[in-house]
Amino acid sequence: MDFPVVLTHPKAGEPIVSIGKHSAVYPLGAPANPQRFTPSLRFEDCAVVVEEGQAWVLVGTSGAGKDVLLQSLLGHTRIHPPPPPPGGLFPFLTLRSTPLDPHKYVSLVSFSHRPKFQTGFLDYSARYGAVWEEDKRTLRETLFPELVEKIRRAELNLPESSVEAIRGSDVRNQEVLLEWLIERLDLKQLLDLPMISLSNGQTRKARIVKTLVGQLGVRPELVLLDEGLTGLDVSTRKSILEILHEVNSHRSPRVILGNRLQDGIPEWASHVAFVEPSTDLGSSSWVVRTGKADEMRDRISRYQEGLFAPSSITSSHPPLKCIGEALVELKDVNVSYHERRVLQNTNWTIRANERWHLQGSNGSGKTTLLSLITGDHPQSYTQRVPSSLDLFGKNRKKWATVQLRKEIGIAGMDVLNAWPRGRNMSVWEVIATGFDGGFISLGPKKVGHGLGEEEQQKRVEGVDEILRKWWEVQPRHTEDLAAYARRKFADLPVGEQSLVIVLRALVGKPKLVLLDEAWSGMDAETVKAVHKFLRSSDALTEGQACIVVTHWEEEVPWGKADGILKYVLQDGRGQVV
Ligand SMILES: Nc1ncnc2c1ncn2[C@@H]1O[C@H](COP(=O)(O)OP(=O)(O)OP(=O)(O)O)[C@@H](O)[C@H]1O
Repeated sequence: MDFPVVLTHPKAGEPIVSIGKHSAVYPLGAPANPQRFTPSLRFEDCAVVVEEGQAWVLVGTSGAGKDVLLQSLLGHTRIHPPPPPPGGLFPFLTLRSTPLDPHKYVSLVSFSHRPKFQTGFLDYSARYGAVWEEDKRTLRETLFPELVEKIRRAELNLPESSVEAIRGSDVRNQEVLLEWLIERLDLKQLLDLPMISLSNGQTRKARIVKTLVGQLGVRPELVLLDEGLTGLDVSTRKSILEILHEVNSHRSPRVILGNRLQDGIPEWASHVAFVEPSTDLGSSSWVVRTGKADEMRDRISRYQEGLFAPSSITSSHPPLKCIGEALVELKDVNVSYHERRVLQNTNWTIRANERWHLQGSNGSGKTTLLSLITGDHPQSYTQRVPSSLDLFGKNRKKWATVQLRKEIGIAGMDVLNAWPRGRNMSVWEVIATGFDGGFISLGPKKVGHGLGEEEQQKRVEGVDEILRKWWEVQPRHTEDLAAYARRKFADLPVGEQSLVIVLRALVGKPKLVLLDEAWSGMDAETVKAVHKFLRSSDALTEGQACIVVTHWEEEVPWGKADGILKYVLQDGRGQVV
């Protein structure tokens, strides 16, 4: 389907973004005297001047310099000297005969942030069961609620001419773009599903669509898309990149993409701003270098060299030959929602010591399958002969779900998104909840309640030990371990939070460890260190099994030589390949 060319935004003669050479970025409220304050980011000997027709990609680490740069583009920092007048940061918006407000016409969609002040635990398992009335808002209503509502009202109460007026050209353009995106991203069959029931990847696609289309009557002029490729399967990544290329070329809207180092640079990029750690400003400062994409590719590839080379990681773990008893056995397992069948006659046996890579496109049922194994899915109870689900030697019905949480360590985006950050827990306390798989610190020593003195002591030592062992392989030592353990979890960059959630999954040495997109937001160096850790007997010991879910082959810590096994889901059916 071709891009509807009629949608092109008018061409602006002025630069899209303008930040002067040698500018520096400070947090809002930092003292006005720049000499006395270290900037968070500095534009080395370059400026960022995005011209009409160019395609820019910002490359850098999550939760660090790249975020500062993106925040600067949203006007959330102080740039010194300020972007040159009269156009300021966005000359293409301000130097028009009728200037446009950047707060309204520049939007960000970011997948590298988590809500900081959520106090309660978000029950991610809610989506597996019956959907409550208040959660029934469909994707269609969520994508464009004002439009759906307004047109509905118009159609009910107003004469045809008013309906036409509401469907004025701008709104009509938004509708056309929405239709085009829905078709390109294959979202049609999901439109009337409750938003809550969409898979992670499906939700991400929907959020990207929503940001590109904008609010009723306000088509964004510039969209910043941060880490929009994470959590998406290979073919969706390709489609998203093609779409971004097309919408940017037609200025409908203009797009600046924020990528992690490991995401690479799309071939259509014309320019790159690379955010590197500063060597002279201090550990928390960053330097931006810009250039034509071809020149910058070389510079970035030097950084990437060796970051993802599983074969170069030495393992202290013996090859995984001594496979053991069956931990999980699914026989002809099914999951369906009314007529929608998500898993069909699924068979899978997971044995002690095995390492699995669970694969499948977005929406293929991976999370559903794992939620059966964790006992979170209501249909884990309702499998009837000839279907059966056995967990750790017993039928699932014989397990209390809280007991299962002690047998299975889980890390991934669902846990990360659900975490009650407003509770102000420290890194140490978050890891300690892993023994029982809970989300709040319990007991006098914060390692669980109702435990004897000896068990409490053992758990305290367990948390100290996993932190100490991780500390031996972690790539950056900017503080001592004790200070790190006391840090507030919610204040850490998202990649560090992901890492703490991985340690939480490992601390209790559960029989099964599930790592579902567990590297979300981690920079390449940290991913490499976590791989090394997982391959060592410090992380996983004799008898434990591990399942890794990721859409990126490079993110699997084990290779063929280690005996990695693959389980692939396609159209609700699974097979070992
Ligand atoms: N309550 C529900 N009603 C209808 N469909 C549902 C419900 N819950 C989940 N689904 C559908 O089940 C399918 C499988 O979702 P699941 O989250 O297991 O996919 P996934 O393979 O983990 O995807 P991703 O890679 O995007 O995380 C999706 O198409 C989803 O829309």
